[in-house]
Amino acid sequence: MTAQDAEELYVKEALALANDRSGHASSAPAPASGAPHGPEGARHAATPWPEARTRAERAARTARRRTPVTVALHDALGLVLAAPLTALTDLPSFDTSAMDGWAVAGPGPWAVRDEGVLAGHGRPAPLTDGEAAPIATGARLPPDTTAVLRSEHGRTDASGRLHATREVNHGQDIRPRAQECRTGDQLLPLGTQITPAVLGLAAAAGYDTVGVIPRPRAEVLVLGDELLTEGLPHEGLIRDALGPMLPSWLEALGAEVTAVRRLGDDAHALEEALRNSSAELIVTTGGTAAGPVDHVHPTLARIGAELLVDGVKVRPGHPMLLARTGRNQHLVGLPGNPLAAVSGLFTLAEPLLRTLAGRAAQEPYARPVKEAVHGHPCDTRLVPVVLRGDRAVPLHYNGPAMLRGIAAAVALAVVPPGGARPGEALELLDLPWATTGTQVCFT
Ligand SMILES: Nc1nc2c(c(=O)[nH]1)N[C@H]1C(S)=C(S)[C@@H](COP(=O)(O)OP(=O)(O)OC[C@H]3O[C@@H](n4cnc5c(N)ncnc54)[C@H](O)[C@@H]3O)O[C@H]1N2
Ligand code: MOO
Repeated sequence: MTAQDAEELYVKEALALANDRSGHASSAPAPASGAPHGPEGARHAATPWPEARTRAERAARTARRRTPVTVALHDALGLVLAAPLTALTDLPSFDTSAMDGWAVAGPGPWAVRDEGVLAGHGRPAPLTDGEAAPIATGARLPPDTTAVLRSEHGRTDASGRLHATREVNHGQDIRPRAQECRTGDQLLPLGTQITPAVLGLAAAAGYDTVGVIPRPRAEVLVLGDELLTEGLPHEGLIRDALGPMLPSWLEALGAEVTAVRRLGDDAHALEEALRNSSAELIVTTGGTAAGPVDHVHPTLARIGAELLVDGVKVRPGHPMLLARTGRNQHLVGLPGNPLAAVSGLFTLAEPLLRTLAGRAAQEPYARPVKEAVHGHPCDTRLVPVVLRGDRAVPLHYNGPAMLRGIAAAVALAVVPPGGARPGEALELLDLPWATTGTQVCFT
């Protein structure tokens, strides 16, 4: 069979499937894991929006156990601790001065030692009663220090003796050893996401590396013959808006994006890419509907993938799908319309990646909406919003093919079927921005 013959066969199969689907529309509901269906044919099987998210989360739980790895601290940002962070040292690990001034022993006035104590320098000699030593913040206290006198609270007289200008309390401005933790104390539980502050704490507590849950590997397959990667749209060709957008969003959601591949509308290339991918999550864009070159459903059927979600009762993005391949990989099929793809990303890819990456779900929160929001009669709507004070303001340009609204948004408002009245509280899904570390060279 020539490549052209094969292509024609695929197109015929796709059309036959599309016709099949319109036949199915009037028949009894089919399970989501049945034969692949297109968007309209699958309306009866479309999954309610909250259930679709639950299924994506559950699918990740049933995936193969992901083995923790050890990474250097500077590679750990955004990952999740695979074991509790326990202190490898007391913090502070020695008695230290909290202020610049003098370490003093007993009540004043004090005879001031010539030699001061600096942070990071050797062990100072003990103080005797009535003696003081100049000291810097963070320096080791000389043994037998009873308090630290701040530089602004002491004066020396003509004979060089140090006097306090206000009362000195025993132990003041001393950070005693183990004030924050003792060796072996649990500082953070397993499952904590590593923020910049966690990196700082881990370093302070003696860590060079940490055990983490690795990022799930994701591959993006961009489908569509009409897509340009540069220049102005012309002659029916348009710019690919998803290739530039999805990798950073997937990384912000916890993935490591291993490749972005543009496959055109080539069913063979798609099938090969699916069969050869070693990613844990494959994200396709476009080709989810029932057109003659919408190859996602027929290709999934061809490779024997199981459809876990086939269409979701959400606007935009209702043709989105979630499948599992025979090799226990997951595939999220995002619709080609760009805002519909974002809807699919936050409906299916977010719960799946979050669970694979071991991250906790965002604590649900709601805000009153500033004005009425039009709803779909039966489906959930996801609408880009900004926050003004405690109100969510819906943005215009929120059609399925538009990115102008979402580009200005901070969250997606979850609008229930039927819409929302002004002042009604709507759940918000925050839009995360990339959290991967930038490569900084320290000397
Ligand atoms: N008969 C039906 N047709 C369609 C239905 C339906 O239910 N029955 N659903 C519509 C809806 S809703 C959507 S959304 C789209 C989803 O279509 P596909 O996932 O098959 O996507 P394509 O047809 O490939 O593309 C749709 C649209 O998006 C543009 N596109 C695709 N990829 C990109 C990209 N990377 N960057 C920018 N724009 C992209 C593409 O040119 C099309 O204009 O199906 C409807 N049809
Ligand atoms: O997925 Mo579509 O966006 O509802 O036009």
